[in-house]
Amino acid sequence: MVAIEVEGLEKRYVTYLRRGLRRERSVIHALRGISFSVMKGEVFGLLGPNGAGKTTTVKILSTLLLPDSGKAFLLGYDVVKEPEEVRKRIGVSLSVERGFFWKLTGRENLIYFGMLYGLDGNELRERVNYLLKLVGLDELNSSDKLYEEYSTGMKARLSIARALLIDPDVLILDEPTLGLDPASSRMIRELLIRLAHDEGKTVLITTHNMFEAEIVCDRVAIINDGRIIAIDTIDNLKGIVGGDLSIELSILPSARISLDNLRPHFSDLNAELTLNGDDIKLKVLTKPSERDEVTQELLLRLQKLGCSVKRVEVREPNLEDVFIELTRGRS
Ligand SMILES: Nc1ncnc2c1ncn2[C@@H]1O[C@H](COP(=O)(O)OP(=O)(O)OP(=O)(O)O)[C@@H](O)[C@H]1O
Repeated sequence: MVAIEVEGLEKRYVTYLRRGLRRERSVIHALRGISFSVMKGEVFGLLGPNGAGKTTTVKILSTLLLPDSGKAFLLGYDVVKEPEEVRKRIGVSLSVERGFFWKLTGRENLIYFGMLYGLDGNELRERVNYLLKLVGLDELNSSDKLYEEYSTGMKARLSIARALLIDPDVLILDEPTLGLDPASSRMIRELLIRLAHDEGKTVLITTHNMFEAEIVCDRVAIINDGRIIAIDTIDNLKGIVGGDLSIELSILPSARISLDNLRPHFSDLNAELTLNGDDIKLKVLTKPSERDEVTQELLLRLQKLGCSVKRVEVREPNLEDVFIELTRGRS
């Protein structure tokens, strides 16, 4: 079942730039007609560089911003024509700190927002207790600490708890782990996967973080300059860069060895030779089935040339390789 459907969304911002004493009108095309759909129970990532249009997209889906053209539906409800129906079914965290009361505790903040959503009494207390536990803020020194004393990680967890107050079917999170340490990031990533795969919620996140997208997202859309340039599973996207492995060797510097000396000996393997600090880095792309054979061949040739190898690394293509490949020459 489709949970989020986006068809040809366009958004332009009009800004005024100062040119001396004059103000010059400038139009920024934040979205140039993007389309995608997200299935129920899926973790879907919008991935792209700064200014690509990710936040604009999630603001439109959260009914906080109107598109110039195009359509978007959440669980069948039109975000422009039926915003109330959409808001009843979504939990949103766009900026971790936005809207919380600094002089209230984390628990009090959740109770306050719960009351705004129409919850009260036992139902509200139980929901807040459940959510504080879910996001790991249930210890007394977390839940009953003033919000202003919360660390960034605690604020991020509370923000997700607030987004979950009405037990929404769809969660929309802008950069949910931005600025968090590895332990907090991992906790939030595991929570998002659990919410989608165990509870059937649909989770839409934005991120710059390729590593995060690889771990969390079932599928991603890569956005660049207001356009979607690829949508697929991570594995299929990796196929775009050929599915080749990269074998990288660090060669110790020596007076006799230079990039120019080495190049002719590896040109038949399309090797890339670059300086990496003082070391020389030799990189060759190869099919997974030829990995051992090619590694041995490289080591043998380097040994014959009198080179000392410091390190050998074999790396699978990751989303970063895909992103660089797809955006090459586009921006
Ligand atoms: N309120 C605004 N007024 C004018 N321009 C805006 C406004 N909001 C966003 N933009 C511009 O629209 C484009 C898309 O911005 P958006 O915030 O959607 O990108 P993003 O992918 O979320 O970027 P980031 O990763 O930096 O958050 C950018 O060029 C941005 O400068």
